[in-house]
Amino acid sequence: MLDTGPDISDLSKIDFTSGAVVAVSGGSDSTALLLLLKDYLYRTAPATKLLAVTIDHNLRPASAAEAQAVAKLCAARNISHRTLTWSGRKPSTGLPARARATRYRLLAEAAGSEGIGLILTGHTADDQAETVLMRQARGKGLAGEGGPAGEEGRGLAGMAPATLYDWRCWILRPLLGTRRQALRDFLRRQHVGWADDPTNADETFERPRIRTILAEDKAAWGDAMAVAASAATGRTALGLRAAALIRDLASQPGPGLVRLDPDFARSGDDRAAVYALRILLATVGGVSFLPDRMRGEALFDRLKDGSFCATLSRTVIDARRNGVWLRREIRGLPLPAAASDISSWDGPSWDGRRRITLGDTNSAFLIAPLGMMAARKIVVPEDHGPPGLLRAGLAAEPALWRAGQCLGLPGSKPDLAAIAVRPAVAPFARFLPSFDLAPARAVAELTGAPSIPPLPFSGHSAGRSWAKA
Ligand SMILES: Nc1ncnc2c1ncn2[C@@H]1O[C@H](COP(=O)(O)OP(=O)(O)OP(=O)(O)O)[C@@H](O)[C@H]1O
Repeated sequence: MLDTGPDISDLSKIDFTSGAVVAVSGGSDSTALLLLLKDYLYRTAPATKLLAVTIDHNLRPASAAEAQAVAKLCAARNISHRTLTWSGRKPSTGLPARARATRYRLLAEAAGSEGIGLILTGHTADDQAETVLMRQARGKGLAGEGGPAGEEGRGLAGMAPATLYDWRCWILRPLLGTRRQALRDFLRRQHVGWADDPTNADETFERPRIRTILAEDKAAWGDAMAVAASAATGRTALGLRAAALIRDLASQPGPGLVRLDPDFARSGDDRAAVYALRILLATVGGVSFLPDRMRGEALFDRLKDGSFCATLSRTVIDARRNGVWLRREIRGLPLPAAASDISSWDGPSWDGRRRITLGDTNSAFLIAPLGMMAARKIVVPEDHGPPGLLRAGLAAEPALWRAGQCLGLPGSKPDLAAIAVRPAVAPFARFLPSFDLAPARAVAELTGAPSIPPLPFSGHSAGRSWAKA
């Protein structure tokens, strides 16, 4: 046992049955995580599949050598290791975000190819405090995002201890409660070196500037961690209330159409209702971020006043006496695309709302919105809702076309069964932080999206108790 290691009690709560990928950049934190985890598994479950993965972003001359140093360390410790390189052209703008997206995609692919459903990263308590301070600084400059605890403090919860990536693979951050200094002390005692990324010291970037503030102001770290803990509790609690409203007052009368009960605006819990509304709007519109809180509140206030029709987050809100009807606006739907091209789509997601999988089928199909003309020919069950709205929902659904002819919705006829379409919960489809499990689950149940894989913690098989914690 590495008896000089910091106490990482979180490791003992993790279910390693399907193995683990450790994301090791070669920096101090992930290197320490790797050694602590290797030691922990050696003592408790030596047969566990452990794979260290380093992403070479190919952005700095030293990156290949850093990856090699990790490979060497792993070879010496008998740990499987893989370096995956981000090849291809780099974007001229938004490079850090693209690098991050690529990193998680490559990590998840590595995990998937080994049948592993778990990725561990080395984010520390210092990273958490930096994240919270950066978000606080940004929030002060954003109208409507500052203010007291509550939903507006959503981002101040910082990084979640567990995040579901791409609705399929859990990313865990077991060092979120551990200080970087403790990890570095541990590595020094082990005589293990690490790489220092020069951008971490470059004060033209925001994070290094915040790091300097944290180093100089001794109280700042504790304050930031307290803000994170309180915001995480508030966010989880609000999510649970929003989930209850979605379960009680939302239904899906037909594909692409969500109905809110007229009582939705009078539930007595306006804050949770606005949050639920924003989540539903983003889901129906296929948008990965929630519409901003002020617009959500303004829209919600109008729901109390009576009938109207409006659009927000690509979603048409049709408020009538018999309910509030939500559907994707027709404008801006995806252009026709060959079914065989879906692997090159984002996700592969169609319009942010649907995941399409292609079975063993001929690729001569085009996928394009059903459209109003074809929707009018479909018989809709009149007891489910107003036929015009049911058809408007259908019109924005992906359909199969050939030679200008609409063949129908995937799965609607035996010869169209090879293409499967499943709903995606757009705001959580790529990253679902554990704080938001309850509303994500409620929306998945509402729309028929696949269920959420269980959290990889022993004693949390369905993840419900975690979301309630
Ligand atoms: N190039 C990479 N390859 C593999 N994992 C990475 C890479 N970059 C970051 N990570 C993962 O994301 C975590 C946080 O990233 P961050 O950029 O803060 O780390 P770092 O400063 O490069 O390294 P460390 O956290 O190990 O000190 C890392 O601890 C590591 O688990």
